[in-house]
Amino acid sequence: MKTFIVKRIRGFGYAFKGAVILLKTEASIQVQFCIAILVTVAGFYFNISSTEWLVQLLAIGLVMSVEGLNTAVEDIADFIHPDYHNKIGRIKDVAAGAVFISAVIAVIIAGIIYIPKIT
Ligand SMILES: Nc1ncnc2c1ncn2[C@@H]1O[C@H](COP(=O)(O)OP(=O)(O)OP(=O)(O)O)[C@@H](O)[C@H]1O
Repeated sequence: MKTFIVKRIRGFGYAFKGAVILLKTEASIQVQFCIAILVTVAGFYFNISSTEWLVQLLAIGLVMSVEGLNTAVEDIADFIHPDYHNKIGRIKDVAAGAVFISAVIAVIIAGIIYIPKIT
C-alpha cells in the first residue's frame, strides 16, 4: 500500500515536470497559456456565470492537453524516424488536426460566451 501511494506521488511529480517542460519549451503551448490568462481576465471582467466558467475551463484544458499530446507525438515521430517519410508527415498532420479541432471548438465556445456580452 505504501509503495502504491509513493508511486502515485512520484507519477504526479513526473507529470508536473512534463507540464513545466511543455510551458517552458513549446511556443504553441505558451501562446495558448497567454490566451487562457486573457480569457480568464475576460471571465472576471464580464462576470460570467458558473456554467460559463466550467465550459471555458474545459475548453482551456482540452486545447492545452491535446496540444501537449501533439507535442509528444511529434517528439516520438522525430525520435523513431528523424528523416523525411510520408507516414511521419501523415502522423504529424493528424496529431496537429486534433489540436485544430479542439481549437475551433474553443473559439466557438468563446464566441458563444462573449459575443452577446460585447454586442
Ligand atoms: N519527418 C517528416 N517527414 C514528413 N513530413 C514531415 C516530417 N516532419 C515534419 N513533416 C511535415 O511538416 C509538418 C510540421 O512538422 P513539425 O510540426 O514537426 O515541424 P515544425 O514546423 O518544425 O514544428 P515545431 O516548430 O513545432 O517543432 C508536419 O505536420 C508534416 O506535414
